[in-house]
Amino acid sequence: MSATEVMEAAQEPLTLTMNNGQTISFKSNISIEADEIPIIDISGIYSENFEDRKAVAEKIREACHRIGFFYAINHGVDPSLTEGVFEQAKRFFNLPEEKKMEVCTDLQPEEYFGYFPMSLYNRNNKKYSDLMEAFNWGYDAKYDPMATDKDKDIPHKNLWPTDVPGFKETLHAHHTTLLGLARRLMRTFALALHMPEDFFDDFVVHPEAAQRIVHYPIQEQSVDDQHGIGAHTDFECFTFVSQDQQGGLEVLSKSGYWVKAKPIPNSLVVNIGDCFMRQTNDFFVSTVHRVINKSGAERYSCPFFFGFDRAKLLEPVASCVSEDNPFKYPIMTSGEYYLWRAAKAKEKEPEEAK
Ligand SMILES: O=C(O)CCC(=O)C(=O)O
Ligand SMILES: [Fe+2]
Repeated sequence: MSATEVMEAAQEPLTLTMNNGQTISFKSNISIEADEIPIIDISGIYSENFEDRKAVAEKIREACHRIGFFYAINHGVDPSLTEGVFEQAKRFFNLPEEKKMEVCTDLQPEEYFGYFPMSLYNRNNKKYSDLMEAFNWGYDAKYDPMATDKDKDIPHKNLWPTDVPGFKETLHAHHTTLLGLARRLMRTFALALHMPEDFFDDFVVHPEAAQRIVHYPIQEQSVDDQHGIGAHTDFECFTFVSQDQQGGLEVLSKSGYWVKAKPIPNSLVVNIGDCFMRQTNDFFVSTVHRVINKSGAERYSCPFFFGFDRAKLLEPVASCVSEDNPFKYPIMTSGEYYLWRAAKAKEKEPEEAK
């Protein structure tokens, strides 16, 4: 079906409930190809010239206000680091189930790290559970070139499998590079919000920087009955997604259609998460997305989630509030917010909904 045919066939709004309790509506469950997600060359963020940095920031401002998603190209991440992570992902997910269960996320129930077995969740109460498995790890000061205290206690514990040589090192090498890019991009986001460039620097000295590898088998069920990962929004400030060439990530546009975020080699898909949406009083939009792997091949992806230090308050950014536009959200720390979201995400649905 072409995009026009999908739009013409659309009838009354369809709805679904996400695991943060929010109900969303959309016009058709068939996704379309559309040029709604802008491609932004971000090489200017490395320029010594302020005007170059500001020019990238203005493009990001428009994208994050309109759709909350963009492709970053020329971001400076060495493609061999990303390829290394994808190789390790294939290796890890091929391990026997009992080996993967040694680092099961249930070992640390209040956090969102470790191994998430296949079909563990059903984010939107579909007939079949979400067809994905994942392994999550988080910030560790030992691997942070900017950390002054390499032994700083982190609130979570990373759960690493034993006897998988090179796994942790390869994943951390990629994480460290994305951490550098994320801190730099935080400065671009500050400019995008018309704030001083260093405005967020103190918020990301010990950031929340979680990363995951995800495996989506080929989905046989219809898109009405199953997702790879159900419709959701991300918790933190922003996310970088490295994806392979299979496709499957879909973004819910303001017009109510699922738009395919088609793979662009060596790009990063960047999207706004709920913390940034809250702090910017909805100026940046945290857009609902999902994955459905109907490509006919296994799909792998690697999202990196970047947010503020857990101790920092999610207070409004001054440029996003005024007397006519007061702050809409209760003020809490980033940590309180992440843990609340992790608890909601880990709530298992009642058995009969599966
Ligand atoms: O696999 C993807 O492309 C995106 C996954 C995702 O949205 C997530 O893990 O939050
Ligand atoms: Fe996501």
